[in-house]
Amino acid sequence: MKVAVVGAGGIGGYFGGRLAAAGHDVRFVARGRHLEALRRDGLTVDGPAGPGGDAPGGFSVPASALRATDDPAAIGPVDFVLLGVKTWQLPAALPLLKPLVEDGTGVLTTQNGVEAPAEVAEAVGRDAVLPGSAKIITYLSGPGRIHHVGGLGSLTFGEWDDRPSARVEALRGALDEAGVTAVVPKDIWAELWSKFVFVAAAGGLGAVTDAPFGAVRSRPGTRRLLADAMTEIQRVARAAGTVLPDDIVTTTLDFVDRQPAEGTTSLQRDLAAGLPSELEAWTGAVVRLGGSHGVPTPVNGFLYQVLGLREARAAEQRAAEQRAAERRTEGNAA
Ligand SMILES: NC(=O)C1=CN([C@@H]2O[C@H](COP(=O)(O)OP(=O)(O)OC[C@H]3O[C@@H](n4cnc5c(N)ncnc54)[C@H](OP(=O)(O)O)[C@@H]3O)[C@@H](O)[C@H]2O)C=CC1
Ligand SMILES: CC(C)(CO)C(=O)C(=O)O
Repeated sequence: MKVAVVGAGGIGGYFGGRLAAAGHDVRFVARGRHLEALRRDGLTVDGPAGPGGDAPGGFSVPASALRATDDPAAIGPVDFVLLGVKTWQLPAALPLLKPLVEDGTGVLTTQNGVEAPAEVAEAVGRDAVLPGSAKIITYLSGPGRIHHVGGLGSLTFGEWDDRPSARVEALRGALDEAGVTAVVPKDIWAELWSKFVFVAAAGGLGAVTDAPFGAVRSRPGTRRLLADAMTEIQRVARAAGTVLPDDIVTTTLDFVDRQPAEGTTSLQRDLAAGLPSELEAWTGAVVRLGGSHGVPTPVNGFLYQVLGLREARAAEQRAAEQRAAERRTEGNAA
């Protein structure tokens, strides 16, 4: 099985690394210092990442066995692409897929939210896309290094229309052998929306309050807002054609209750750090899709406006810092 990982960060690096460590032909498309480190030192994953899921330890792929490049044309067509870039990085990354995709290639999306599969389908055609969802917590801890915080380490995916297929079974088998729990559900869209109920609601509330799961869930007022934000997403899902279980809000709140008290989402962490975030694909998508289907989303609408302002100000700040750095460079050169 030949696999290309486009976006070898927390998700792409972890799951691609698992497949590579299991002996599959995995090519990593990366850039900058991360690419240099992958070529020089290989990939190191630390954390509770043993094949048993929660066993202490990690794994590594030595440089001699790791094939990394910034040029997908040098890789050519593959059986699967594991697409691990952030949602806001998709437009720039999609052209990289062209040389990797031929008839039969499966492009597995892992992005949070419900819109990435359609965005990818615009570039490679719907037949190529395997909508997917990752259940794990990982992040890049440095060039060539990934930290696995915890979580099952599972990938859920399927064909766009949920039909059984040989390629889905082949990928499931390869992931299982590599120590990754691979789940092929009856309804992949219900899976994507179910996770969205959790991440978008908890991400938006956590980011706006700057509080971890434990604080948000235990204060009656914010717990109610969390439930209301989830209910709005359930209604948007129904209007968009995906009927989630009636008790989805209760089961998702139970799930929030089982998360570590200090846990946060990547949306919250990125916004707090003044970095580009997936706000548009999370809370923004709830509001946008709600608007197009006539479903009111007042809680998510409030979160989106407040967080949108914060993100816009952070972008201005980054641009000002960039201009200042360029002026310094010009000054030094003169
Ligand atoms: N991490 C997690 O625990 C989970 C993440 N997800 C979802 O998975 C997706 C990926 O998240 P995550 O892995 O955390 O993100 P990361 O930022 O860790 O990884 C993205 C990687 O893609 C690289 N990249 C982006 N554009 C390009 C490009 N044009 N060429 C080459 N490399 C590129 C980035 O490089 P650079 O740094 O240079 O930009 C980075 O290494 C998100 O949508 C997220 O919501 C879902 C579940 C859990
Ligand atoms: C909350 C978490 C880790 C769940 O997998 C997530 O998807 C994110 O923070 O982006």
